Amino acid sequence: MTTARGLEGVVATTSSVSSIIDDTLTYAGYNIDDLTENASFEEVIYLLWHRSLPTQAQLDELKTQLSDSYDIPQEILDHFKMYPIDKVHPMAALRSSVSLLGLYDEESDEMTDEANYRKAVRIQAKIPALVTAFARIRKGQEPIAPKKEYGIAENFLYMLSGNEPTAVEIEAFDKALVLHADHELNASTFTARVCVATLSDMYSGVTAALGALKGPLHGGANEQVMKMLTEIGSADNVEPYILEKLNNKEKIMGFGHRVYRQGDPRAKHLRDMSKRLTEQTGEPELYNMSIEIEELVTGSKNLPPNVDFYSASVYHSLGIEHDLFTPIFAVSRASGWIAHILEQYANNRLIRPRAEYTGPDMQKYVPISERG
Ligand SMILES: CC(=O)SCCNC(=O)CCNC(=O)[C@H](O)C(C)(C)COP(=O)(O)OP(=O)(O)OC[C@H]1O[C@@H](n2cnc3c(N)ncnc32)[C@H](O)[C@@H]1OP(=O)(O)O
Ligand SMILES: O=C([O-])CC(=O)C(=O)O
Repeated sequence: MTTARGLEGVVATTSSVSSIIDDTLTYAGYNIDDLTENASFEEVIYLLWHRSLPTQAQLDELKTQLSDSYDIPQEILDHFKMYPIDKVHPMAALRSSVSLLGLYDEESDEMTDEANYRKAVRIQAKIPALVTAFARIRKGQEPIAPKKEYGIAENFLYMLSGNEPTAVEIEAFDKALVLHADHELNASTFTARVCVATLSDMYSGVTAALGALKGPLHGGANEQVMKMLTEIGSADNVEPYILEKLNNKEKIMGFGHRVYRQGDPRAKHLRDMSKRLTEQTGEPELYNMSIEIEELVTGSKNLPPNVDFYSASVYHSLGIEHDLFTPIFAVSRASGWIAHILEQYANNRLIRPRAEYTGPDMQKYVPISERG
Protein backbone atom coordinates (compact mmCIF):
# COMPACT_ATOMS: atom_id res chain seq x y z
CA MET A 1 0.00 0.00 0.00
CA THR A 2 1.16 3.55 -0.69
CA THR A 3 -0.07 6.50 1.32
CA ALA A 4 -0.59 10.06 0.08
CA ARG A 5 -0.43 12.40 3.08
CA GLY A 6 -3.59 14.51 3.12
CA LEU A 7 -4.65 12.55 0.01
CA GLU A 8 -2.54 15.00 -2.05
CA GLY A 9 -2.80 14.24 -5.75
CA VAL A 10 -5.25 11.37 -5.22
CA VAL A 11 -8.13 11.32 -7.71
CA ALA A 12 -10.98 10.00 -5.57
CA THR A 13 -13.95 10.33 -7.91
CA THR A 14 -15.11 11.57 -11.28
CA SER A 15 -17.26 14.70 -11.28
CA SER A 16 -18.92 16.93 -13.84
CA VAL A 17 -19.68 19.76 -11.40
CA SER A 18 -16.49 21.84 -11.55
CA SER A 19 -12.90 21.49 -12.62
CA ILE A 20 -9.51 23.01 -11.85
CA ILE A 21 -7.14 22.43 -14.74
CA ASP A 22 -3.90 24.40 -15.12
CA ASP A 23 -5.08 26.89 -12.49
CA THR A 24 -8.31 27.56 -14.43
CA LEU A 25 -11.57 27.05 -12.55
CA THR A 26 -14.74 26.16 -14.42
CA TYR A 27 -18.25 25.34 -13.22
CA ALA A 28 -19.70 22.73 -15.60
CA GLY A 29 -17.41 24.01 -18.35
CA TYR A 30 -17.96 27.75 -17.79
CA ASN A 31 -14.91 29.80 -16.81
CA ILE A 32 -15.26 31.43 -13.39
CA ASP A 33 -14.14 34.77 -14.88
CA ASP A 34 -17.05 34.71 -17.31
CA LEU A 35 -19.54 33.68 -14.64
CA THR A 36 -18.34 36.32 -12.18
CA GLU A 37 -18.78 39.05 -14.77
CA ASN A 38 -22.13 37.89 -16.08
CA ALA A 39 -24.06 35.37 -13.98
CA SER A 40 -26.19 35.77 -10.86
CA PHE A 41 -25.79 33.36 -7.94
CA GLU A 42 -29.14 31.76 -8.78
CA GLU A 43 -27.97 31.11 -12.35
CA VAL A 44 -24.87 29.47 -10.91
CA ILE A 45 -26.97 27.30 -8.59
CA TYR A 46 -28.94 26.12 -11.62
CA LEU A 47 -25.72 25.52 -13.55
CA LEU A 48 -24.17 23.45 -10.76
CA TRP A 49 -27.29 21.38 -10.23
CA HIS A 50 -28.11 20.80 -13.92
CA ARG A 51 -24.73 21.37 -15.70
CA SER A 52 -26.35 23.83 -18.11
CA LEU A 53 -27.23 27.50 -17.86
CA PRO A 54 -30.95 28.10 -17.33
CA THR A 55 -33.32 29.69 -19.79
CA GLN A 56 -35.19 32.69 -18.36
CA ALA A 57 -38.19 30.44 -17.63
CA GLN A 58 -36.01 27.87 -15.84
CA LEU A 59 -34.30 30.58 -13.82
CA ASP A 60 -37.63 32.12 -12.85
CA GLU A 61 -38.90 28.71 -11.78
CA LEU A 62 -35.84 28.06 -9.60
CA LYS A 63 -36.09 31.53 -8.04
CA THR A 64 -39.74 30.92 -7.20
CA GLN A 65 -38.95 27.51 -5.72
CA LEU A 66 -36.22 29.09 -3.61
CA SER A 67 -38.25 32.06 -2.43
CA ASP A 68 -41.18 29.77 -1.57
CA SER A 69 -38.77 27.96 0.79
CA TYR A 70 -37.02 30.93 2.43
CA ASP A 71 -38.85 30.69 5.77
CA ILE A 72 -37.36 28.70 8.64
CA PRO A 73 -39.40 26.86 11.29
CA GLN A 74 -40.18 28.86 14.44
CA GLU A 75 -38.79 25.94 16.48
CA ILE A 76 -35.32 26.70 15.13
CA LEU A 77 -35.57 30.37 16.06
CA ASP A 78 -36.65 29.29 19.54
CA HIS A 79 -33.74 26.86 19.64
CA PHE A 80 -31.25 29.65 18.85
CA LYS A 81 -32.56 31.50 21.90
CA MET A 82 -31.59 28.51 24.07
CA TYR A 83 -27.92 28.53 23.00
CA PRO A 84 -25.23 29.95 25.32
CA ILE A 85 -25.38 32.78 22.84
CA ASP A 86 -22.23 34.75 23.73
CA LYS A 87 -20.06 31.63 23.50
CA VAL A 88 -21.42 30.06 20.31
CA HIS A 89 -19.62 30.69 17.03
CA PRO A 90 -22.11 31.36 14.20
CA MET A 91 -20.57 28.51 12.22
CA ALA A 92 -21.33 26.10 15.08
CA ALA A 93 -24.85 27.52 15.28
CA LEU A 94 -25.27 27.01 11.53
CA ARG A 95 -23.95 23.45 11.67
CA SER A 96 -26.33 22.61 14.52
CA SER A 97 -29.32 24.33 12.95
CA VAL A 98 -28.96 22.63 9.56
CA SER A 99 -28.98 19.33 11.41
CA LEU A 100 -32.05 20.49 13.30
CA LEU A 101 -33.70 21.61 10.08
CA GLY A 102 -33.66 17.98 8.99
CA LEU A 103 -35.90 17.10 11.93
CA TYR A 104 -38.62 19.39 10.56
CA ASP A 105 -38.42 18.11 6.98
CA GLU A 106 -40.86 15.25 6.55
CA GLU A 107 -38.96 14.15 3.44
CA SER A 108 -35.60 14.07 5.21
CA ASP A 109 -35.09 10.32 4.65
CA GLU A 110 -37.03 10.08 1.38
CA MET A 111 -34.42 9.18 -1.24
CA THR A 112 -36.20 9.59 -4.58
CA ASP A 113 -34.66 12.04 -7.08
CA GLU A 114 -37.71 14.28 -6.76
CA ALA A 115 -37.57 14.39 -2.96
CA ASN A 116 -33.82 15.01 -3.03
CA TYR A 117 -34.32 17.92 -5.43
CA ARG A 118 -36.99 19.41 -3.17
CA LYS A 119 -34.63 19.09 -0.20
CA ALA A 120 -31.83 20.71 -2.23
CA VAL A 121 -34.04 23.75 -2.81
CA ARG A 122 -35.15 23.91 0.81
CA ILE A 123 -31.62 23.65 2.22
CA GLN A 124 -30.20 26.22 -0.20
CA ALA A 125 -33.07 28.62 0.49
CA LYS A 126 -32.99 28.35 4.28
CA ILE A 127 -29.27 28.55 5.05
CA PRO A 128 -29.10 32.37 4.52
CA ALA A 129 -32.02 32.90 6.89
CA LEU A 130 -30.43 30.62 9.50
CA VAL A 131 -27.24 32.71 9.42
CA THR A 132 -28.99 36.08 9.61
CA ALA A 133 -31.52 34.97 12.24
CA PHE A 134 -28.76 33.73 14.54
CA ALA A 135 -26.73 36.90 13.95
CA ARG A 136 -29.66 39.01 15.12
CA ILE A 137 -30.89 36.82 17.95
CA ARG A 138 -27.47 36.83 19.60
CA LYS A 139 -27.65 40.62 19.73
CA GLY A 140 -31.12 40.52 21.29
CA GLN A 141 -32.78 41.55 18.00
CA GLU A 142 -35.74 39.86 16.35
CA PRO A 143 -35.03 37.98 13.09
CA ILE A 144 -36.21 39.75 9.95
CA ALA A 145 -38.46 37.77 7.64
CA PRO A 146 -37.13 37.31 4.10
CA LYS A 147 -38.81 39.12 1.20
CA LYS A 148 -40.02 36.73 -1.47
CA GLU A 149 -39.29 39.17 -4.28
CA TYR A 150 -35.59 39.39 -3.35
CA GLY A 151 -32.86 37.06 -4.55
CA ILE A 152 -30.48 35.35 -2.13
CA ALA A 153 -27.83 38.10 -2.05
CA GLU A 154 -30.26 40.97 -1.56
CA ASN A 155 -32.25 39.03 1.02
CA PHE A 156 -29.17 38.09 3.01
CA LEU A 157 -28.03 41.70 3.38
CA TYR A 158 -31.58 42.84 4.12
CA MET A 159 -32.28 40.13 6.71
CA LEU A 160 -28.97 40.84 8.43
CA SER A 161 -29.35 44.58 8.98
CA GLY A 162 -33.01 45.32 8.34
CA ASN A 163 -31.89 48.04 5.89
CA GLU A 164 -32.39 47.95 2.15
CA PRO A 165 -28.94 47.22 0.64
CA THR A 166 -27.64 49.42 -2.18
CA ALA A 167 -27.27 48.10 -5.73
CA VAL A 168 -23.47 48.21 -5.32
CA GLU A 169 -23.66 46.08 -2.15
CA ILE A 170 -26.02 43.54 -3.72
CA GLU A 171 -23.81 43.20 -6.79
CA ALA A 172 -20.63 42.75 -4.73
CA PHE A 173 -22.23 40.18 -2.45
CA ASP A 174 -23.79 38.28 -5.34
CA LYS A 175 -20.40 38.09 -7.09
CA ALA A 176 -18.80 36.81 -3.90
CA LEU A 177 -21.44 34.06 -3.76
CA VAL A 178 -20.73 33.16 -7.40
CA LEU A 179 -17.00 32.97 -6.67
CA HIS A 180 -17.34 30.63 -3.67
CA ALA A 181 -20.02 28.29 -5.02
CA ASP A 182 -18.00 25.22 -5.93
CA HIS A 183 -14.44 24.01 -5.99
CA GLU A 184 -14.04 20.44 -7.14
CA LEU A 185 -13.17 18.00 -4.36
CA ASN A 186 -12.28 20.46 -1.58
CA ALA A 187 -12.33 19.19 2.01
CA SER A 188 -15.94 20.06 2.83
CA THR A 189 -17.29 18.75 -0.47
CA PHE A 190 -15.36 15.52 -0.04
CA THR A 191 -16.78 15.27 3.49
CA ALA A 192 -20.30 15.68 2.13
CA ARG A 193 -19.69 13.00 -0.48
CA VAL A 194 -18.21 10.55 2.03
CA CYS A 195 -21.22 11.07 4.28
CA VAL A 196 -23.93 10.57 1.66
CA ALA A 197 -22.08 7.69 0.00
CA THR A 198 -23.32 5.63 2.98
CA LEU A 199 -26.76 6.57 1.58
CA SER A 200 -27.29 8.90 4.48
CA ASP A 201 -29.62 11.87 3.90
CA MET A 202 -28.84 15.30 2.45
CA TYR A 203 -29.15 17.13 5.79
CA SER A 204 -26.45 14.83 7.21
CA GLY A 205 -24.22 15.50 4.19
CA VAL A 206 -24.57 19.28 4.45
CA THR A 207 -24.13 19.21 8.25
CA ALA A 208 -20.93 17.18 7.85
CA ALA A 209 -19.68 19.60 5.19
CA LEU A 210 -20.36 22.56 7.47
CA GLY A 211 -18.19 20.95 10.13
CA ALA A 212 -15.34 20.62 7.65
CA LEU A 213 -15.72 24.14 6.24
CA LYS A 214 -15.51 25.64 9.75
CA GLY A 215 -11.82 24.85 10.20
CA PRO A 216 -9.23 27.64 9.70
CA LEU A 217 -7.30 25.66 7.08
CA HIS A 218 -10.46 25.73 4.93
CA GLY A 219 -13.42 28.15 5.05
CA GLY A 220 -12.54 29.42 8.52
CA ALA A 221 -9.51 31.21 7.04
CA ASN A 222 -11.51 34.27 5.92
CA GLU A 223 -12.34 35.23 9.51
CA GLN A 224 -8.70 34.70 10.48
CA VAL A 225 -7.58 37.00 7.65
CA MET A 226 -9.71 39.79 9.11
CA LYS A 227 -8.30 39.08 12.56
CA MET A 228 -4.80 39.45 11.10
CA LEU A 229 -5.68 42.73 9.32
CA THR A 230 -7.13 44.08 12.55
CA GLU A 231 -4.04 43.05 14.53
CA ILE A 232 -1.73 44.66 11.98
CA GLY A 233 -3.78 47.86 12.10
CA SER A 234 -1.81 49.99 9.62
CA ALA A 235 0.42 49.60 6.56
CA ASP A 236 3.51 50.52 8.66
CA ASN A 237 3.11 47.36 10.72
CA VAL A 238 2.73 44.95 7.83
CA GLU A 239 6.38 44.14 7.24
CA PRO A 240 7.44 43.42 10.87
CA TYR A 241 4.21 41.46 11.54
CA ILE A 242 4.42 39.26 8.46
CA LEU A 243 8.16 38.68 8.60
CA GLU A 244 7.94 37.64 12.25
CA LYS A 245 5.21 35.13 11.41
CA LEU A 246 7.14 33.74 8.47
CA ASN A 247 10.36 33.50 10.52
CA ASN A 248 8.42 31.60 13.20
CA LYS A 249 7.08 29.28 10.48
CA GLU A 250 3.51 30.38 11.25
CA LYS A 251 0.96 30.28 8.49
CA ILE A 252 -0.36 33.48 6.95
CA MET A 253 -4.09 32.99 6.62
CA GLY A 254 -5.55 33.44 3.15
CA PHE A 255 -2.39 32.24 1.37
CA GLY A 256 -1.48 28.93 -0.22
CA HIS A 257 -3.64 26.27 -1.76
CA ARG A 258 -3.46 22.53 -2.21
CA VAL A 259 -4.32 22.67 -5.93
CA TYR A 260 -3.34 26.10 -7.29
CA ARG A 261 0.34 26.70 -7.75
CA GLN A 262 0.53 29.90 -9.82
CA GLY A 263 -2.47 31.53 -8.18
CA ASP A 264 -6.17 31.33 -7.40
CA PRO A 265 -8.18 32.77 -10.33
CA ARG A 266 -10.85 34.03 -7.93
CA ALA A 267 -8.47 36.26 -5.95
CA LYS A 268 -8.20 38.95 -8.66
CA HIS A 269 -11.96 39.49 -8.67
CA LEU A 270 -12.05 39.83 -4.90
CA ARG A 271 -8.95 42.07 -4.98
CA ASP A 272 -10.72 44.47 -7.39
CA MET A 273 -13.86 44.40 -5.25
CA SER A 274 -11.83 45.04 -2.12
CA LYS A 275 -10.18 48.09 -3.73
CA ARG A 276 -13.49 49.59 -4.84
CA LEU A 277 -15.40 48.88 -1.64
CA THR A 278 -12.69 49.99 0.81
CA GLU A 279 -12.38 53.28 -1.11
CA GLN A 280 -16.15 53.75 -0.91
CA THR A 281 -16.28 53.07 2.83
CA GLY A 282 -13.30 55.30 3.54
CA GLU A 283 -11.03 52.45 4.66
CA PRO A 284 -8.51 52.23 1.80
CA GLU A 285 -5.85 51.33 4.37
CA LEU A 286 -7.38 47.84 4.59
CA TYR A 287 -6.79 47.32 0.89
CA ASN A 288 -3.33 48.91 1.01
CA MET A 289 -2.35 46.59 3.87
CA SER A 290 -3.68 43.59 1.96
CA ILE A 291 -1.65 44.49 -1.12
CA GLU A 292 1.48 44.88 0.96
CA ILE A 293 0.88 41.52 2.67
CA GLU A 294 0.38 39.90 -0.73
CA GLU A 295 3.64 41.36 -2.04
CA LEU A 296 5.57 40.18 1.02
CA VAL A 297 4.13 36.66 1.21
CA THR A 298 4.28 36.08 -2.53
CA GLY A 299 7.79 37.57 -2.69
CA SER A 300 9.31 35.63 0.19
CA LYS A 301 7.38 32.31 0.08
CA ASN A 302 5.98 32.27 -3.46
CA LEU A 303 2.54 31.66 -1.94
CA PRO A 304 -0.27 33.48 -3.78
CA PRO A 305 -3.47 34.59 -2.04
CA ASN A 306 -6.44 32.24 -2.11
CA VAL A 307 -10.18 33.03 -2.25
CA ASP A 308 -10.26 33.77 1.49
CA PHE A 309 -7.72 36.60 1.50
CA TYR A 310 -9.51 39.48 -0.23
CA SER A 311 -13.00 38.23 0.64
CA ALA A 312 -12.27 39.33 4.22
CA SER A 313 -11.95 43.05 3.39
CA VAL A 314 -14.88 42.75 0.96
CA TYR A 315 -17.25 41.40 3.63
CA HIS A 316 -15.92 43.87 6.20
CA SER A 317 -16.65 46.72 3.78
CA LEU A 318 -20.22 45.45 3.45
CA GLY A 319 -20.58 46.00 7.20
CA ILE A 320 -20.68 42.30 8.04
CA GLU A 321 -19.46 41.06 11.44
CA HIS A 322 -16.24 39.14 11.10
CA ASP A 323 -17.43 35.84 12.57
CA LEU A 324 -20.14 35.68 9.89
CA PHE A 325 -17.60 35.46 7.07
CA THR A 326 -17.37 31.65 7.16
CA PRO A 327 -21.15 31.17 7.40
CA ILE A 328 -21.39 33.37 4.28
CA PHE A 329 -18.96 31.01 2.57
CA ALA A 330 -21.42 28.24 3.50
CA VAL A 331 -24.39 30.15 2.05
CA SER A 332 -22.58 29.94 -1.27
CA ARG A 333 -20.77 26.58 -1.04
CA ALA A 334 -24.02 24.83 -0.07
CA SER A 335 -24.89 25.01 -3.78
CA GLY A 336 -21.75 23.06 -4.65
CA TRP A 337 -22.16 20.56 -1.81
CA ILE A 338 -25.70 19.85 -2.99
CA ALA A 339 -24.58 19.41 -6.60
CA HIS A 340 -21.95 16.91 -5.45
CA ILE A 341 -24.38 15.11 -3.13
CA LEU A 342 -26.85 14.67 -6.01
CA GLU A 343 -24.00 13.47 -8.24
CA GLN A 344 -22.89 11.00 -5.57
CA TYR A 345 -26.42 9.60 -5.18
CA ALA A 346 -26.73 9.25 -8.96
CA ASN A 347 -23.72 6.92 -9.20
CA ASN A 348 -23.09 5.80 -5.66
CA ARG A 349 -20.45 3.57 -4.21
CA LEU A 350 -19.41 3.58 -0.55
CA ILE A 351 -16.24 5.66 -0.04
CA ARG A 352 -13.92 3.67 2.13
CA PRO A 353 -10.16 4.04 1.66
CA ARG A 354 -7.50 2.12 3.61
CA ALA A 355 -5.02 3.22 6.27
CA GLU A 356 -1.44 1.99 6.48
CA TYR A 357 -1.14 0.65 10.04
CA THR A 358 1.71 2.19 12.09
CA GLY A 359 0.70 1.03 15.61
CA PRO A 360 2.27 -1.60 17.91
CA ASP A 361 3.01 -5.12 16.70
CA MET A 362 0.62 -7.94 17.63
CA GLN A 363 0.14 -7.91 21.44
CA LYS A 364 -1.10 -10.51 23.88
CA TYR A 365 -4.10 -9.42 25.96
CA VAL A 366 -3.17 -8.96 29.64
CA PRO A 367 -6.01 -9.05 32.22
CA ILE A 368 -6.39 -5.69 34.04
CA SER A 369 -5.42 -7.25 37.39
CA GLU A 370 -2.03 -8.21 35.95
CA ARG A 371 -1.16 -4.86 34.33
CA GLY A 372 1.69 -2.96 36.04
C1 LIG B 1 -11.33 28.02 0.76
C2 LIG B 1 -10.09 27.37 1.14
O1 LIG B 1 -10.12 26.38 1.81
S1 LIG B 1 -8.65 28.05 0.57
C3 LIG B 1 -7.47 27.71 1.85
C4 LIG B 1 -7.79 28.48 3.09
N1 LIG B 1 -6.76 28.25 4.13
C5 LIG B 1 -5.83 29.13 4.43
O2 LIG B 1 -5.75 30.22 3.87
C6 LIG B 1 -4.90 28.74 5.55
C7 LIG B 1 -3.45 29.00 5.20
N2 LIG B 1 -3.00 28.08 4.18
C8 LIG B 1 -2.65 26.80 4.48
O3 LIG B 1 -2.70 26.38 5.65
C9 LIG B 1 -2.24 25.87 3.36
O4 LIG B 1 -1.67 26.61 2.31
C10 LIG B 1 -3.41 25.02 2.85
C11 LIG B 1 -4.07 24.29 4.00
C12 LIG B 1 -4.44 25.89 2.17
C13 LIG B 1 -2.87 24.00 1.83
O5 LIG B 1 -2.12 23.15 2.53
P1 LIG B 1 -1.15 22.01 1.96
O6 LIG B 1 -1.33 21.80 0.54
O7 LIG B 1 -1.33 20.84 2.86
O8 LIG B 1 0.26 22.65 2.17
P2 LIG B 1 1.12 22.57 3.51
O9 LIG B 1 0.34 23.08 4.68
O10 LIG B 1 1.68 21.19 3.59
O11 LIG B 1 2.24 23.61 3.15
C14 LIG B 1 3.36 23.34 2.30
C15 LIG B 1 4.46 24.30 2.70
O12 LIG B 1 4.05 25.64 2.47
C16 LIG B 1 3.95 26.36 3.69
N3 LIG B 1 2.72 27.11 3.69
C17 LIG B 1 1.54 26.74 3.12
N4 LIG B 1 0.64 27.68 3.33
C18 LIG B 1 1.24 28.66 4.03
C19 LIG B 1 0.80 29.89 4.52
N5 LIG B 1 -0.44 30.29 4.35
N6 LIG B 1 1.68 30.66 5.19
C20 LIG B 1 2.95 30.27 5.37
N7 LIG B 1 3.42 29.10 4.92
C21 LIG B 1 2.57 28.30 4.26
C22 LIG B 1 3.92 25.30 4.79
O13 LIG B 1 4.38 25.80 6.02
C23 LIG B 1 4.79 24.25 4.18
O14 LIG B 1 6.14 24.65 4.33
P3 LIG B 1 7.31 23.57 4.59
O15 LIG B 1 7.30 22.69 3.37
O16 LIG B 1 8.52 24.42 4.74
O17 LIG B 1 6.91 22.82 5.84
O1 LIG C 1 -10.36 23.55 -2.96
C1 LIG C 1 -9.88 23.67 -1.84
O2 LIG C 1 -8.97 22.94 -1.37
C2 LIG C 1 -10.35 24.73 -0.93
C3 LIG C 1 -11.61 25.38 -1.37
O3 LIG C 1 -12.70 24.97 -1.04
C4 LIG C 1 -11.53 26.54 -2.23
O4 LIG C 1 -10.42 26.96 -2.58
O5 LIG C 1 -12.59 27.09 -2.59
